[in-house]
Amino acid sequence: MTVYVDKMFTAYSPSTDPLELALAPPPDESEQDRRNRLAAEAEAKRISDIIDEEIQRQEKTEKKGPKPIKILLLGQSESGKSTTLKNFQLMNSPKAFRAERASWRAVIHLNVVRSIRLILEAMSDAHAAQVPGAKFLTSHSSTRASSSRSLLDPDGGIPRALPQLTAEHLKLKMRLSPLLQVEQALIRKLTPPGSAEFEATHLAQMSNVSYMDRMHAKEVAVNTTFAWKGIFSKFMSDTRDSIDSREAIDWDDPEDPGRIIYACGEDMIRLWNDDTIQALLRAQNIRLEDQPGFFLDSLDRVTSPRYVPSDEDVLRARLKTLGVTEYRFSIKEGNMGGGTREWRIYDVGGHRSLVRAAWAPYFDDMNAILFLAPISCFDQMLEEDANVNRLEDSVLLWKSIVSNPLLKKTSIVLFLNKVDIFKAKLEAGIKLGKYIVSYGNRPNDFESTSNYLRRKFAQIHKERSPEQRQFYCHFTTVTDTKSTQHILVDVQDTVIIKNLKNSSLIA
Ligand SMILES: Nc1nc2c(ncn2[C@@H]2O[C@H](COP(=O)(O)OP(=O)(O)OP(=O)(O)O)[C@@H](O)[C@H]2O)c(=O)[nH]1
Ligand SMILES: [Mg+2]
Repeated sequence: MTVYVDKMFTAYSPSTDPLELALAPPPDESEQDRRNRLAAEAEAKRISDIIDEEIQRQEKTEKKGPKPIKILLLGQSESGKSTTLKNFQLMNSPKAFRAERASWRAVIHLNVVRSIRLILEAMSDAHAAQVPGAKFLTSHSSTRASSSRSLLDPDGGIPRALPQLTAEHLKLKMRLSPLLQVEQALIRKLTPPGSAEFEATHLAQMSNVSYMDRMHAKEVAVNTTFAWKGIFSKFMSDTRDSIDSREAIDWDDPEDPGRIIYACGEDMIRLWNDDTIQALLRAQNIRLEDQPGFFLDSLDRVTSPRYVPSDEDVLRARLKTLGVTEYRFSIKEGNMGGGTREWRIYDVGGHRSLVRAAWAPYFDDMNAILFLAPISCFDQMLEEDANVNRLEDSVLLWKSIVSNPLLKKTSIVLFLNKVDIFKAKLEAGIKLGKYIVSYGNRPNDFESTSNYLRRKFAQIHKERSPEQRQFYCHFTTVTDTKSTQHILVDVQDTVIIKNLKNSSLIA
């Protein structure tokens, strides 16, 4: 022990500096070796100097180049901010976008399993209502359908008759139970300890909670600081353009959740296409097709053994954002001078808790804000506060953004989003006037309802903006790449022109 302490002590004396010792030539170095060593050292220095010079040159050009254009995406949770960011990526860096398909495949599988779990839970509720005291999915559960019972209608407390489940349904449910493990395995992979909010890992069976609460309480959110996209790719952080997404997926991985998804594929299709199950969902007011991350109409494709997501699938995949994502790209300013300009798009999480307070630091220095308001949510309440209508929340948020003095010079572009779901709801007979009382008994067609909403947002913009500014508004379905890309090009042009005008005013 004493010897050890002595050694430790002597190791730090300047005469035996370990670095000096390591760099010193060997004591028995020949003349030839010495010449070789000196030549190698000179070559290393020459290369190092070139690198330093290049770094300095780049720094200078960056300083000289035009200021980057910065765009901030804002809107409530699930409004479509990250989906809009994906459109920007697909438009400006399609190869890098497609290189991430392996990771999105896992998210899509997670979305599928989540939808199936919601159906299984709806079945459990129905079964519990049919057979008082019955525990669904236990080995003793009664598989004989009993008399029809009812659940309360969430709207008005009116009892609704539920269709009866048969022994076949119960068997199907049993066969699909391995999917719950798949869900947990995928979440564990996506959210190693410390990388996500607690809600991502809360998977305990929930009873006595509404369908909407269940929908959100178990939603997976991955912090943007965690490089989750690498986990599902065989090549980890390799972003070479040449990598085909098919190669990036490890098809031979025995633990690939895609295997169980494939094994359960036919049963999932049977479940989703079953008339009784469809009637059960309708009776419980569950419209999975309007929910984010809905893939049940494409089960055949997404559960296939060699499934690789399409661009559209990636846009439809749902993964809640925590934190801030920054995406940079350069575009040619074409006939406006011919140079290239860097763009930076910022995507922030839109959940009410904490996050919105975190937006303010990004207000400074933004060229434009892209504000997304999902108009299809007019008949939904906020997950964060069940007393607040989601459209009303968007309007309040819009008010606070347009009236913010820090943003008085910033262009604000409004996307009235999720038009596809909005139209489907109107066609299904859901009345805007029932939820937006001020709309009254006006016609429930798209033209009248959408114009009304546009006018409301425009009015707030006019009345609340600290200084007069142009109202830019688009009706969007940002999961549709074609129409969205046209709109984004338009937005890009608007921002460039506005930016040029500002700089010429200053000059
Ligand atoms: N059908 C349809 N789905 C949409 C549309 N826009 C977004 N979505 C889907 O809605 C879900 C939520 O979109 P996101 O882009 O993740 O929402 P977000 O605003 O980033 O939400 P947070 O990260 O929670 O703040 C995703 O599954 C999207 O695919 C749309 O116009 N139509
Ligand atoms: Mg997001």
